[in-house]
Amino acid sequence: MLRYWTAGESHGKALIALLDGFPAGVAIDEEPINVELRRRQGGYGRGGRQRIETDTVDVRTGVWHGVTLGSPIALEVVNRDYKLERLEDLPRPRPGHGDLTGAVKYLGSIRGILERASARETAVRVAAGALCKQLLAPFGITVFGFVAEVGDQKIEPVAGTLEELKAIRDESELYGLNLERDDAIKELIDRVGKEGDTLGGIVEVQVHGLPFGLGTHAQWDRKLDGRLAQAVMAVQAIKGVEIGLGFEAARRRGSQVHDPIHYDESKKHTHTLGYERPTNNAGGLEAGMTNGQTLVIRAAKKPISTLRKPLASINLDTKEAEGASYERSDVCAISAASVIVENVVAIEIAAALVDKFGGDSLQEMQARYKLFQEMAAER
Ligand SMILES: Cc1cc2nc3c(=O)[nH]c(=O)nc-3n(C[C@H](O)[C@H](O)[C@H](O)COP(=O)(O)O)c2cc1C
Ligand SMILES: C=C(O[C@@H]1CC(C(=O)O)=C[C@@H](OP(=O)(O)O)[C@H]1O)C(=O)O
Repeated sequence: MLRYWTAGESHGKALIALLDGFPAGVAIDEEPINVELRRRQGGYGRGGRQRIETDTVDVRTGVWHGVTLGSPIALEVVNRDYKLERLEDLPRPRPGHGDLTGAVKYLGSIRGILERASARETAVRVAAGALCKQLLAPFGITVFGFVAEVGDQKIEPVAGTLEELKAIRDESELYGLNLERDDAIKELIDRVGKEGDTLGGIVEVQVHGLPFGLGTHAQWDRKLDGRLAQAVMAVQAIKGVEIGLGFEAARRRGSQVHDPIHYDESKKHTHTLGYERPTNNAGGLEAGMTNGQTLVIRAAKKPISTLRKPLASINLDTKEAEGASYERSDVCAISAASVIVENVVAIEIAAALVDKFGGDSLQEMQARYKLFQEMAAER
């Protein structure tokens, strides 16, 4: 079983991810992890904090001569903006944060809540996801995330191969799939920021090259759709998750939703086993199991909660009406969210792959994967 936890405060010394159950025999390269960390720090609309940080991963345990041992892996990202010991409490809880509820629940300070609730923590979730991608790559599995909407503005993707779309996304300052939309949306972010307000958006993550049968129909907490939804919903500021057609499926008739099944023997030895679906409205999952099609998951992110033009709040000590606290903040972090969602999805896919093919070593997983493909092709 592949599991992970994180630790660390936003302005503490460091962030830590601990992965348990990661197979032995995977060659680890830190550079692609650092590329993901840089992508997470970027995107148009980020605030002053990202000019302070230069996130890089330190793989502290579980690797010997660049190869995983099958023992727990600790990943560390150091905070340059370490100042927690000098920081004071915030007096006025910010609507949309855990400030009020957390201070009441833990009978403590707002600072003690916000430091851990902060999306700074996602740096190490991204590092863990980027590590998991190095387990997925030998199986031909690619995870690809991009920004689909910013505020009420859609970024209609251009057509292209996965490689072409990746190149467009990596050139876009918004991480969208249509460079022609970038200028207008950057202007929107600037305008909203000047007004002291913030923006959210929608991200999409696709997983290509998935085999049949990751996840199971047999028990609710092992259904892969449920696991993905939890992982994605647990990203800060994500308020909605949909798979495939998602909410739109509810508005259509069954004949316009469910994906017909065809068979093409020439593709029998690919990851689809030859079962071709002319549409993919299910988004690659049926009954909690992957069906050989591309997995498609979308997530809605609410606008950033901390507003330069603060919302009404109170002073938590005096209970007098005062505007919410403001130090500094992002105006729009949807691009970063696309990187985070991409990487938490990668972790869940890696965990499901370990469940299906055994998690002791990459070599054994690959042998079992090959055997399964052969047996399933003859089913
Ligand atoms: C990449 C990213 C960056 C964020 N940056 C900020 C920020 O600068 N200011 C802020 O108030 N909230 C920011 N948030 C959102 C808060 O962390 C989040 O809304 C808050 O912890 C409350 O949790 P909830 O929205 O999940 O309920 C960010 C979220 C993400 C994913
Ligand atoms: C630090 C990051 O994001 C932070 C997430 C965040 C929040 O409240 O979630 C608040 C801001 O922190 P600060 O108050 O230090 O500027 C963001 O910068 C990061 O993504 O690396």
